[in-house]
Amino acid sequence: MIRARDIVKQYRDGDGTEVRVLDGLSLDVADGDFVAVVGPSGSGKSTLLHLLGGLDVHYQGDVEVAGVKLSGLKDKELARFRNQHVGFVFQSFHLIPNLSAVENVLMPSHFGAASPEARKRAESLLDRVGLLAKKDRAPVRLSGGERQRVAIARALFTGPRLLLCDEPTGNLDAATGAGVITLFEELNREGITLLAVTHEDRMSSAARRVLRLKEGRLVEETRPALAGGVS
Ligand SMILES: Nc1ncnc2c1ncn2[C@@H]1O[C@H](COP(=O)(O)OP(=O)(O)OP(=O)(O)O)[C@@H](O)[C@H]1O
Repeated sequence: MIRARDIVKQYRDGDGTEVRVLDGLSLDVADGDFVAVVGPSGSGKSTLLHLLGGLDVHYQGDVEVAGVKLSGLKDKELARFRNQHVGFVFQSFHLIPNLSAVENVLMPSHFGAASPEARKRAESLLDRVGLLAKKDRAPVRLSGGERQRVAIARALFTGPRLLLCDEPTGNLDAATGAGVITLFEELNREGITLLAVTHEDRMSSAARRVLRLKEGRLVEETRPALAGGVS
């Protein structure tokens, strides 16, 4: 699903010096995997997510996602790539406040009136995330966890096989965050590939693999075998 090779990404600092955030990073994510990327603040997690999602193409190295080589694509081709292959989920939901839940889910489909088919699909996705009964509510009348579920339904609208998530439980309390993580686990069992950057242990312990961003590269975390046995 994802193949990144020898990625170097640098930013220019306020005083003009180059800061190298990603430094020879490579990454492989198989179809159907669930990967958490962890690392301290400023280590480059969001930067990496932007490159993988085709939001930023100013780097050295190669990124291929869902069979599409991103380096060198023009803006229009990148937009098509994102629309076909990737759903984004952000920490702060990014819902449009004056649209209802179902209208937010419909956002990727149209600029104008939505077709009855599109509306049906949006409703079935809201049903999938447990929110059909609240489809006409504005985001302000939904809890944080419910807003994130609407955002996840919207991310799934175009039928992507990959969700890229930036701190998706970062604004949620423990219980609500746990519900959203359960939803991610279900989606992953249904075949969606997930890559989430996160500070949260709960999120990374739900993932199949945990990669730590360290000095501009990814290092696979080894996890202790799950404790089992007799109690
Ligand atoms: N547009 C930019 N211009 C200059 N420097 C930038 C820019 N975007 C990010 N940086 C710098 O690159 C580094 C990595 O930022 P990034 O947002 O990827 O880190 P992060 O690991 O996601 O951090 P956090 O966990 O706090 O969100 C930081 O030092 C940041 O200041």
